[in-house]
Amino acid sequence: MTSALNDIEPADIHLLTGMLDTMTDHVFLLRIEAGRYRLVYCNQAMERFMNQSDTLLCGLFLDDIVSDSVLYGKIAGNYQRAIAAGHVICYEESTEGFDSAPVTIFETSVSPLRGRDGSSVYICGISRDITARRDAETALQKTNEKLAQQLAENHRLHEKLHEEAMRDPLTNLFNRRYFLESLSRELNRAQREQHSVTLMMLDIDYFKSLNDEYGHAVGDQVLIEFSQRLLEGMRKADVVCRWGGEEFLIMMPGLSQEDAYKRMIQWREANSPMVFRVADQSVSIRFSSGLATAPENGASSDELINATDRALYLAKAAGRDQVQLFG
Ligand SMILES: Nc1nc2c(ncn2[C@@H]2O[C@H](COP(=O)(O)OP(=O)(O)OP(=O)(O)O)[C@@H](O)[C@H]2O)c(=O)[nH]1
Repeated sequence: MTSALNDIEPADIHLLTGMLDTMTDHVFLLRIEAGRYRLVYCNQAMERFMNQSDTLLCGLFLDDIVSDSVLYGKIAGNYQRAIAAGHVICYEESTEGFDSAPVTIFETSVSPLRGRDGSSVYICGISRDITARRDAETALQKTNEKLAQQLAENHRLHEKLHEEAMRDPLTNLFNRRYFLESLSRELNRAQREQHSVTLMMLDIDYFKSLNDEYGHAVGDQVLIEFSQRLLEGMRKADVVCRWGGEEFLIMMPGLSQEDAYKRMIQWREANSPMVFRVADQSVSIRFSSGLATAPENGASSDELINATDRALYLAKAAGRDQVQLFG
């Protein structure tokens, strides 16, 4: 490299500057004079960018070219860092504050050099305009953020749909489909772990008359409030479902028939008759229920549900407002 340069006559220095003028990067050389930076060389790309009036930049001090003190402080600070380090340093800089050109982001490397006399210090630099790259990166980041938001929203909608697919829209209790899936799972587990699963079916007595007397909207409200009371009265592990119409089915994993019966009797004492305040009217309901337990009353979902239904039928047939066991 050095020997190649030795082959160039001082009179042919224009070969080097001509070469530097073909570059789109800015190339510059500053000499430190009494703490100020005098521009001793810059290529055409930099001249065009910096010099909006037609005066030549070379020979001017940096503080004459960059009048904004904040921007000047940043530039000079980087030069000081390079001098302190004694080698090339790289950084990004913005021209914000330099009025005569649009705000541009540069990737700059500067290195401290010594002159032939050994005492004068120069700063030699190359700056590459990376504004378009930065803009593209920012646009890409925004697109990615938007995509991430859309993904999160899709996920939320998916969860919502999934949740809705297992709920009864009126009461928000689990629906029949979800109940059957849970029951089948629970019966398998109960068989493996040798514990009981008790089902209870509840049916509001004379609900048709309630609808006839107060209207369907009041009937709906009663179903909603009855569901809420049911939920409040059950354990966390119990699965409460609206089986259909005014019929509810509850799965109580791990509860024997005897324990479930005791719990139901207690719950009935506190909740029957159940009185609601709906549309400024006091509405009172009673309900019948039937209990059946796996494995003794049925090992499969169908058998167990039929047994529970049968127990409920017995409660209705015996005059309603009571709980009956299967068998
Ligand atoms: N308001 C309202 N009524 C419903 C809904 N689903 C079913 N019903 C009504 O519930 C009533 C059920 O009537 P039945 O099966 O004769 O039962 P019941 O009148 O409760 O008589 P028993 O069960 O024998 O005591 C019908 O009138 C249905 O229209 C609902 O979502 N909202």
